[in-house]
Amino acid sequence: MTGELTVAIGGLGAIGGHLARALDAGVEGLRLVAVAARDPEKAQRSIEGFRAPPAIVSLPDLAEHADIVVEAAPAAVFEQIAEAAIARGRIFVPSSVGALLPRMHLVARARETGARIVVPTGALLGLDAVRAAAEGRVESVTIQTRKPPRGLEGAPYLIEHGINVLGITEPTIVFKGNAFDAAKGFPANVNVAAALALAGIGPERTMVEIWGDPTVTRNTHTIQVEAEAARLTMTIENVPSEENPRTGRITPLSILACLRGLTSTLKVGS
Ligand SMILES: NC(=O)C1=CN([C@@H]2O[C@H](COP(=O)(O)OP(=O)(O)OC[C@H]3O[C@@H](n4cnc5c(N)ncnc54)[C@H](OP(=O)(O)O)[C@@H]3O)[C@@H](O)[C@H]2O)C=CC1
Ligand SMILES: O=C([O-])CC(=O)C(=O)O
Repeated sequence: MTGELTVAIGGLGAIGGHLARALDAGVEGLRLVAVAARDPEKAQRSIEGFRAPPAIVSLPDLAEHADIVVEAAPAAVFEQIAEAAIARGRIFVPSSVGALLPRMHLVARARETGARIVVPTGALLGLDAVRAAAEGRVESVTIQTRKPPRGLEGAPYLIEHGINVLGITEPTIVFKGNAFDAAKGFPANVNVAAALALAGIGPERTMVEIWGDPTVTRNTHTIQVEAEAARLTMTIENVPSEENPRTGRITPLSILACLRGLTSTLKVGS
């Protein structure tokens, strides 16, 4: 153990709610001290029965309370959480990773304030191997995402292009392009592509395919990396969470594992 770190969470939905409950149940070296959500009364109900109820605060105030600020809210409010956490020199752990891509100035700002931005693997897999490969020469990185159509509903790219995903009756490719454009067009759907881009060769060179696929029940991501040191092919099939079908159940678990890695004496994986 390297000492206790306090944690604040912005958002108490599929990710934040699960994470808050897990931290309150007890995780060595981590203590939940503050949460924020849109509706404070709903937030109060979410933390009812907690052993040590955290303070309910506003999004920017999370950073005043804790060493680690976890963002688990819609991409639209990402900046409110991120800017305050980084200005205050905290460890900032984003879930809405797609929202970080057009805001890379936050990394430069963190360098000035002493903050850290720790991107969890989230709903993806294998970012340790991608990072290792990217220490050498990488030819290409691609990710193919297949989701049940309702998991893509409402994405700005689909609305702009008049694509009705709910009408899809067979596997259909709805987007092909780089990770930067994917994150812009699907801000609530392809955080995994953004994390992959940051782990490897950047958002311009990381190529993304998004499929609406009525034959799958899980959010399925397949990564292919062609590098000098290795060829990687990896697939993860995520069970959608009950609270939000866009979000795989593994996501809060990955963030919890990431937070443990910030305090644990034994840490496995790069
Ligand atoms: N990195 C990854 O691998 C993954 C990332 N994600 C991303 O993580 C983020 C969170 O996902 P998820 O937990 O499923 O989302 P949910 O929709 O389940 O929960 C969102 C939470 O944010 C709160 N919220 C909404 N608007 C505001 C606001 N204006 N101010 C304060 N709080 C607000 C909601 O509060 P209330 O309940 O009061 O409305 C709710 O508690 C999303 O951006 C999602 O795309 C998702 C899956 C994987
Ligand atoms: O697979 C998931 O659960 C979520 C997802 O695609 C993402 O946010 O990128």
